[in-house]
Amino acid sequence: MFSNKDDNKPLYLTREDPKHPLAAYSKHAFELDGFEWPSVEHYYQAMKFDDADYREQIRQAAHPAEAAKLGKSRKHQRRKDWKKHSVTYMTRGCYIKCRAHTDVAELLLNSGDAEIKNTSQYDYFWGSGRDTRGDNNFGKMLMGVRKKLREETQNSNK
Ligand SMILES: Nc1nc(O)c(N)c(N[C@@H]2O[C@H](COP(=O)(O)O)[C@@H](O)[C@H]2O)n1
Repeated sequence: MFSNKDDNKPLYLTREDPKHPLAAYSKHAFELDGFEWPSVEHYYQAMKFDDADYREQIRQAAHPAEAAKLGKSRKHQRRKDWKKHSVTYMTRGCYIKCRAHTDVAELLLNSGDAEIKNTSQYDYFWGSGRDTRGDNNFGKMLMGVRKKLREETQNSNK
């Protein structure tokens, strides 16, 4: 359904699509930094905060969208250096999810060298924005994870 094997057309997705295995909202649990995270979105949003209780509240959110809502809270102090590290945390979450779920890693690897585009219309940072001129950092991050997974696969076959 999601595969575009042998087809170098761009792979389109949104970070917020819970049905797409490569989206941050997909419910593929993984363990990282000593906790089990229900989705990449849960991990990413929790890492914005130093307050361990609030991080735990986000981790236990019933849905990735709820985790995202909690992550936008102005009542809780966000880490001051967050913007400097946000892409790193998103990358870590997606990479570890792929390591924990071989079917998700396979889907990513099977996209070959196709460009990956996050088509979120209102997000010019993670997505391509309404006019496709956005930074597409979510798509770029997935392409980086794909490169790393491919190198690891090649090294393990040597
Ligand atoms: N400029 C910029 N730098 C970052 O490091 C960011 N994470 C963002 N995010 C933008 O703000 C919206 C909500 O933030 P997160 O989803 O929590 O990143 C998001 O939609 C981006 O547009 N911006």
